[in-house]
Amino acid sequence: MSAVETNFQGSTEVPPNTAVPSTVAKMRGRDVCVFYGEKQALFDVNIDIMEQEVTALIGPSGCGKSTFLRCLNRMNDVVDICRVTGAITLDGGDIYDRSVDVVHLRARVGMVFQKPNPFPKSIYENIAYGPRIHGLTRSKAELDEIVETSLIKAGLWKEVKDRLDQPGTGLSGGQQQRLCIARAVAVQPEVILMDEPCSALDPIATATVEDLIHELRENYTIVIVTHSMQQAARVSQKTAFFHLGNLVEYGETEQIFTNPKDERTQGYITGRFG
Ligand SMILES: Nc1ncnc2c1ncn2[C@@H]1O[C@H](COP(=O)(O)OP(=O)(O)OP(=O)(O)O)[C@@H](O)[C@H]1O
Repeated sequence: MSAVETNFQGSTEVPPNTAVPSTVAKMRGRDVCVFYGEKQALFDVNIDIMEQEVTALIGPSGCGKSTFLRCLNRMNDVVDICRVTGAITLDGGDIYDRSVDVVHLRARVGMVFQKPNPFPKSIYENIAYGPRIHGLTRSKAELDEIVETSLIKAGLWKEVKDRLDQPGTGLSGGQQQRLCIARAVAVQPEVILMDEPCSALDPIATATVEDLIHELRENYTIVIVTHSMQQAARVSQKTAFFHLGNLVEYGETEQIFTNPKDERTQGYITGRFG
């Protein structure tokens, strides 16, 4: 029996930040192994990413969190020596199937990176670029609407509505990260992957982005890599603990942090290593 199945039969307690526990797996990983050349970075990862939940991936440096995250929208395809085996599905469809259009997949499964990386263009263009190349709009008015709603969803509209023509790179770090979230949201993704989205932000900007993650969960499935256990506890409903390329334990965030079943998880969350 996989770690996932074991843990899903576990606690029926609902963590405080879970209004309605999800019962639908949006993405599934089955026996996922990842190799960089000869070196194996992930070993038989089995996980169900539940719809409209935030799943946190935690674990010590080098344990494979980012590698797994990048498998979920095939970002590892750009690494020549990287090979992925096993199966990863989105709504039941194999995302590694030959017929899959990777550009379309990455629109459905968007990504926000560690360091805010706005394009060297205006705030408006940062958001408008994706919808335009994906053909999501037929008119300037529709595009304006997408830019506005994306910025509203990212909690940035009020701060930038009077300076949409100014460079995105001129915003503060926290605003830039919310701009990147707005950019991801603009192409109407179903899943948003976040790789340590707050690591370059100060505590106030971090709190704003965490609030945003909380709100985005209503409409999106979110997977976040974080080094901060406090952040995982604050924002996520499910937590997956990785160690040396293995998914050691996966379950309700509250259970992982209060009653971990594996002694490696216990060791990590109590600060004995990592
Ligand atoms: N492009 C790459 N080429 C070769 N090896 C890689 C590459 N990317 C990651 N690795 C290796 O794969 C393993 C997992 O790395 P990964 O970045 O996924 O870990 P992580 O848990 O996200 O670490 P961190 O918390 O430090 O970001 C490490 O041993 C790393 O050195």
